[in-house]
Amino acid sequence: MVTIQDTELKEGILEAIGKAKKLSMPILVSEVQKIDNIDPLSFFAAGGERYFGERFFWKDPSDEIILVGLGISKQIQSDQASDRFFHVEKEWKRFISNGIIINDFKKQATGPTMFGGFSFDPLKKKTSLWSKFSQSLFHIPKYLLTKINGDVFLTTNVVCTQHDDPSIFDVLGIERQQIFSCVKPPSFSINSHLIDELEISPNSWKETVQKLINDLKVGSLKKAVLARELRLIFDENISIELVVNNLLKEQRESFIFALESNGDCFVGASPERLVKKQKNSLFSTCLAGSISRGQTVEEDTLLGNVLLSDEKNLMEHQYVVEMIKDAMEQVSIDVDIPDHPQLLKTRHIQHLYTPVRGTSSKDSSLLQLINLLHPTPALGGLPKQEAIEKIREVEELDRGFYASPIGWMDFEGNGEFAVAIRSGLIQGNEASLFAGCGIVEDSDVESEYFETQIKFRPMLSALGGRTK
Ligand SMILES: C=C(O[C@H]1C=CC=C(C(=O)O)[C@@H]1O)C(=O)O
Ligand SMILES: [Mg+2]
Repeated sequence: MVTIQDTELKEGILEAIGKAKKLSMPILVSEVQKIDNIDPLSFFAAGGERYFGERFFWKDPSDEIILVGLGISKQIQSDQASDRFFHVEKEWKRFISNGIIINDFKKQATGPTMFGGFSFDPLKKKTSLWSKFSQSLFHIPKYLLTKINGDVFLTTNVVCTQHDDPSIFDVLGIERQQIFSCVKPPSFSINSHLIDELEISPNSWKETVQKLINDLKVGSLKKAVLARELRLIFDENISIELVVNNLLKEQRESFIFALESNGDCFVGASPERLVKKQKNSLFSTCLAGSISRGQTVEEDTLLGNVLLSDEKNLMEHQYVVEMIKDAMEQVSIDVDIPDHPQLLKTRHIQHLYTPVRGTSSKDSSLLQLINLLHPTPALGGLPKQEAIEKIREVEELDRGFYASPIGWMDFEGNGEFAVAIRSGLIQGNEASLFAGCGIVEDSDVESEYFETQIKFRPMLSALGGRTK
């Protein structure tokens, strides 16, 4: 399955140690092998004991790229608020700059690749809920499994210092063998049961929504997203593998992600892409405006048609289109945005959806694009800065990584970030689920409250809670 006697890696390590001595700095060696087909979630589960707290999982809706990371060869993390995207980019570039990359395959998301994300608002007062996550957090894994268009690759990343000796090659060999010997056919049994479900201050959330609606009618702010939390308590620790497995089965149209940090895990199934960059091609998504799914095909179509012609939802959506169009035009020579939204349906909800394409004009990096886009009015509001400040002031929830960019970027600058909605933070036997909705002046408090209830369902269902 994995060749342990790969001479190239051994030579790479020797070269890196020499280089580390010469430059007096740590040097990355990244080696890529094509391996036999293997179930990515089984690989994730195989690292459950040894690498718990140091794993990640990612799948895009088209099943083009699945990533699993085990172990950490380097972490990029910071609580710095100003220029945080630029700061991560600088650290990343420095880390890979002198690296030795052994990669014959030239496939995206193989070789040095980082996975992680950012908090929604680094200036919001952080609570203990998110104490295990820095404001910016990226993992460069020790072992990265990449399934791309059906082919599977294993990247091994090792950071060599001037004090290392070549025996680290043998250690890597043993570790890899151990991981692969733990890979078992996927079977994830339920080991914990829901014992309590707590809505966190629903009434004060409703009051805040009503006050915001009143403000929107008189001020310059046109839209702001307000979110809330639902806390679930289980009798035993929640199995991350089981939750990811359920999301994979139930949320096929979504990005599935899980990011572990110091024992906690942020996990979700988001239908919303923030941005994807493949060489010069750029893709983004406007997703805002929601309605429930019907019980029958007829009812479902009817609800979809209601959504497509509902003034309030169209307005909520249009603000997102305007902002993303504007941001994309700053970096793209041709921005292609359809005039009218279409529907995007997931298991529990349907949305107004407008895909966006462009071609990067300057050499804008993915993180520069994220800086321009985050938060779009689907998560923040319009005008952007005023909305962020409003949310910071009135929202009770500490969003942490909820509603923020989460995704990957490889050493050639390709990558994809989703907006981390339909998500939850798992902490042992507790899960905090998050859901918000776009408030505009025509919003109705009870309808918005109901909308958040629907938006909790993907995670509720994956955790085995009641969704009705
Ligand atoms: C903020 C969320 O959804 C956003 C994305 C799609 C539709 C939305 C809406 O209709 O309000 C929200 O803008 C969430 O799921 O927590
Ligand atoms: Mg809405």
